Amino acid sequence: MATWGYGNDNGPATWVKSFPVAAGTRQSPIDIVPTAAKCDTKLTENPLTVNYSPEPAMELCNPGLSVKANIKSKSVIKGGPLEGEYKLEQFHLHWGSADKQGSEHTLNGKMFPAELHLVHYNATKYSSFGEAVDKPDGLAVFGIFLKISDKPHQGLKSLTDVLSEVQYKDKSINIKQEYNPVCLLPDNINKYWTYLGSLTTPPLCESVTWIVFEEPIEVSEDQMKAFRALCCGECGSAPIVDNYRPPLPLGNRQLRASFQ
Ligand SMILES: NS(=O)(=O)c1ccc2oc(=S)[nH]c2c1
Ligand SMILES: [Zn+2]
Repeated sequence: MATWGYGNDNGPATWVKSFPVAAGTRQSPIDIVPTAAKCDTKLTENPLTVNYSPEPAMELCNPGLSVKANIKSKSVIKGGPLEGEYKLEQFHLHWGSADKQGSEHTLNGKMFPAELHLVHYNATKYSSFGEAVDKPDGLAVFGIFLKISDKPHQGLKSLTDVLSEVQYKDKSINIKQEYNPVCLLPDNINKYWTYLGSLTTPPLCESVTWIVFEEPIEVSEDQMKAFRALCCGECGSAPIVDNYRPPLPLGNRQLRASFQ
């Protein structure tokens, strides 16, 4: 059974064969057109709140198509478009082979070099990520654009400095220093777009309330090079690059904005 990926033979255009929901009506990512978004004051009446805690020994792993940090501590979000409390499960990234591409969501058709996803599950209604992953109100994912600057991102530096230790598939390490994922969020989390969508990788479940922040976080070119040095398999395998799904039609979904 051919496993899905981002190549010509197993990439996004082929996923519908094994995952028919790929042709569904609430798929992600989408192109975000700010002028088409409806400013919804309900989003600000009940502001999005983030209550993240420090991770004592955060596990960083290379599952083969991205790099992922698994969260054990109680880090939760609520408010904004969300009903109930959502618990942080993991975060990971998508990036390009060059700065001109890499993000999954686009902004007026523009791709960013990378996009960070912080994945939460509805802990009010479900007892685990696994139970929540295929429920329409199961997940909430923060989408954060990365843009290039001459300074490295300090919060990401604790991770990019050790990526060489998870260069190959199925490698994992523990980040020694205590790590609070709140350092990954942009300064202003009150300006975001939100819509009902899906996982952007198989099984593509239509279970995600997406919250995409307007403010990108800034990373250095060297940090991007560190992501691009990760390998899909063992020593000598291809680098993990262009692990992004291109945007899908918004269809008759409403894109809401938390700001004017
Ligand atoms: N890229 S993403 O939409 O944030 C996302 C988040 C969680 C996931 O769990 C599985 S399985 N695939 C996933 C994709
Ligand atoms: Zn993702």
